[in-house]
Amino acid sequence: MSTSLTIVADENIPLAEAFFAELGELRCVPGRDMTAATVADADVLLVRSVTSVNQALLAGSRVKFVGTCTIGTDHLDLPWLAEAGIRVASAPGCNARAVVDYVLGALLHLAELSGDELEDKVIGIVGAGRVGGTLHKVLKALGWQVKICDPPRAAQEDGEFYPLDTLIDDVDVLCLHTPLTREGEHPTWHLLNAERINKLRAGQWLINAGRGAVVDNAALEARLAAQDDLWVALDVWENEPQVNVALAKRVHLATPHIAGYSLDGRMRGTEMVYLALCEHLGIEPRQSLANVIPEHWLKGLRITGKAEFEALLSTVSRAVYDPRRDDAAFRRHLRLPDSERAGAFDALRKHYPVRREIPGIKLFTRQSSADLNQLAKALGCSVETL
Ligand SMILES: NC(=O)c1ccc[n+]([C@@H]2O[C@H](COP(=O)([O-])OP(=O)(O)OC[C@H]3O[C@@H](n4cnc5c(N)ncnc54)[C@H](O)[C@@H]3O)[C@@H](O)[C@H]2O)c1
Ligand SMILES: O=C(O)[C@H](O)[C@H](O)COP(=O)(O)O
Repeated sequence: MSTSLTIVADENIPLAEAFFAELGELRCVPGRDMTAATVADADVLLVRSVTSVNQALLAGSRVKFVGTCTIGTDHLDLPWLAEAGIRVASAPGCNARAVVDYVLGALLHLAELSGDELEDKVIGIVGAGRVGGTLHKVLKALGWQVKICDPPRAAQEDGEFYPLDTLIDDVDVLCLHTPLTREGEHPTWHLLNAERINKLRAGQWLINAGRGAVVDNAALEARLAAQDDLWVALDVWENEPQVNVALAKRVHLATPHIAGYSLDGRMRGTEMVYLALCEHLGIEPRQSLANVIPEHWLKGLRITGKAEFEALLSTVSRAVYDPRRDDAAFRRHLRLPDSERAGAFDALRKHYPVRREIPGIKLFTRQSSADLNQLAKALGCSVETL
């Protein structure tokens, strides 16, 4: 198909060529460097989370469709885009499963470091949408205790929801999965402020894979400097790509905003925006992710003997993805001079190694067991008896 559309896209959108080149003239540019001049002649703008899309970027352009190949939309000025009549599409849930795989890896790592058993922990999920809700299902299916805080959902549905401060008092592990919002009834900017951070109990675990500014990073750094008594995993940071280095050095798992970076999740994001653009243009989609996504490099694992439940979980989860790899790369980047660090943060993300997701892996065994079946079901894997 040839049209006169000009499509400007972030160069880090995977499969941009495969999905969008047939829809018009595709120009891929670095997302952080997009300016009004870059997009002046564009009809369609495709971004990731690093581009602020607002009046300053688009007022002088003819852009009528903005697609973000991400779950988060905090980089988009949605009220202005609506007022300007610009159609917006995002990719809800595209990498939710990847974040769940990251959280499993983070939990396993913090359990090893602290010497605590995961099955003894009460895990609190703050923000139980596509990511937090999927995490809730997986953790419950693993047999663990989970409590949820989600005031917007609590206002609309029946169910067991807890206020954040109750959750902070009650749980052993806090997992943050809210969007970043500054307005509305339940804003999340600095939801974990100094007061709440200082209320965290010695030995409590904190995992943030939502957005960096949901936690007051300076306050968390101050708490850890004064009392080094929490177990912390941070995937997201205030003011990325600049990171609070003192905080990063104090936490136990530090990664460069890659919790959602499975190949599957990133490519799903592209496909979802492609489908939305086709609908906007009134054309039949001709490309599909199933045609272009590479085969999973790990078909299955052969389990040859009996093992403890957590050891089995750790084997399966880490065979597919182990966030300690990303932590090691992130810590190397922390040693760089200030002037190079922000670029290196972006480079870690741009050149992220291929990572796939846990569901679909086959667990081969001579003798299945209740533990293995439960684990497989919880993780979305299947058991095949040899
Ligand atoms: N680290 C990563 O790589 C990564 C990957 C994907 C998503 N994210 C972030 O995670 C966020 C959540 O993703 P999702 O797909 O679950 O979004 P979602 O919209 O499906 O769910 C968000 C949930 O948070 C709840 N919520 C809103 N304000 C809240 C508050 N003040 N307290 C508690 N709960 C609140 C909402 O009611 C909703 O249920 C995204 O907006 C994005 O910023 C990060
Ligand atoms: O919101 C999302 O989907 C995730 O945070 C996603 O991983 C962001 O990736 P980025 O756009 O920063 O490459």
